[in-house]
Amino acid sequence: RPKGLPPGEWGWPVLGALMPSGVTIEDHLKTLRRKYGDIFTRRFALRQLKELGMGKSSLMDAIQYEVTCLVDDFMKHTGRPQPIPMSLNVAILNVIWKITADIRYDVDDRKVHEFNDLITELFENFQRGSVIFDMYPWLPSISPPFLTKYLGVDALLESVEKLRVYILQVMGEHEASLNPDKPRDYIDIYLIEMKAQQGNPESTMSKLDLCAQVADLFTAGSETTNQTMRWGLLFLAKYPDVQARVQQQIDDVVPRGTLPSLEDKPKLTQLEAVIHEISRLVSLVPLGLSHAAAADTQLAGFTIPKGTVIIPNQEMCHKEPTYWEKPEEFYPEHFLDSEGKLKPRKKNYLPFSIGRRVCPGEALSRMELYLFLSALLQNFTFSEPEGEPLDLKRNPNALFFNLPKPQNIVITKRA
Ligand code: HEM
Repeated sequence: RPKGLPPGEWGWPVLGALMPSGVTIEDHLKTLRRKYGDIFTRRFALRQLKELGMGKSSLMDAIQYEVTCLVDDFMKHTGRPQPIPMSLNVAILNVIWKITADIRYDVDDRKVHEFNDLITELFENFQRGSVIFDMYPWLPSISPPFLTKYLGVDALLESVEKLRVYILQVMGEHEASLNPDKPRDYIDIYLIEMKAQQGNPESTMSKLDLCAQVADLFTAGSETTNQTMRWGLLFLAKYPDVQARVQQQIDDVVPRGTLPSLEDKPKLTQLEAVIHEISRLVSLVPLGLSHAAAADTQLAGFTIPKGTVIIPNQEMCHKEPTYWEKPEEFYPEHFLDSEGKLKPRKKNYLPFSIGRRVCPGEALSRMELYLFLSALLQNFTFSEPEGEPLDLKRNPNALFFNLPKPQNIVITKRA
């Protein structure tokens, strides 16, 4: 928090970097469009994704199917220290495949493992340092080649290209089997609308844009949810008392043999508080995406000139002692009142950011975190391997995201 700014109540400390004179945000966006295709056409996408059930109960059946497969796979991994199974990645990818392309892969399908490797590689290359160029858009023009290489820019562009080829192929298959009266998924809906918009000079719809949107959903929506789940399992293993409280409530509310559903969610306050507290404490996306001031702006007595890059510091809002009783500790009570009911969320709790560009996947991600974690905790107990204490410090090799260190955990089937 720069000196003189009020605490995280309004939540947007500025780490701004001015564009060098002569380079406008419009120029920068044009360069990005030339490189990556059009930017996310957010309003159309949000409306259609909602129709397809993103974050709504109509998607629950598909997610519940993934939950069942996940529980079955975790059964095969019980009783010995080992990394959190890869089936978790597959389940989360399958949810996005369902929405975008009505595809589902089995956990042992080689194709989904290759795709998972591609997404992890892309995420890794992005967060290794390329993101710095997003924060300081003028940096590439003065960056020596060794720095660009070190920050993984070439590797990132290579991964983006591989993802683009993959998605274009799926889009091609969709086009060949498209029935305009029966759209199956987001790709179909977009292709139908794109055709309807043909000849409209205002339209920004194109195959390249669709490809970029689908890629955005995978890159923004899979590793984020996956890594939050991983943090969750590690924290619950490290804090067995908290885990036991969550399990007790699940057992009180949901009959054994029945998976927890969205209807049970309001009663499972212990789990909800744990999910909130994990996203607060780990602040997976500590600094949000880069934005820019569209006009000269006054904020808390500071002048922010048009064109300043603005980077919200969500983690600082999550660790602000004025707002959190135990800012550095795992304390689900931050979100619970004395009767165990959920407290209203504080305004500086911002894991998905805030405002017009708030994460569009928040509802979906919260639904997945709840459905996956509740079913896993109903069926298993997670614990620290003997002699191998869990290390809950962030992985120092991850520069941009707060990711857990890879480590073993013990999964035990509940009686
Ligand atoms: C725990 C999981 C997740 C976290 C912590 C998270 C967090 C965030 C944050 C902080 C932003 C930046 C918002 C801003 O620019 O101010 C963002 C943007 C975005 N997220 Fe998420 N996200 C998660 C899951 C998802 C999911 C499941 C999807 C979709 C399937 C998704 C899609 C996106 C997209 C497309 C953007 C860019 C939006 C835009 O620029 O208008 N995210 N997310």
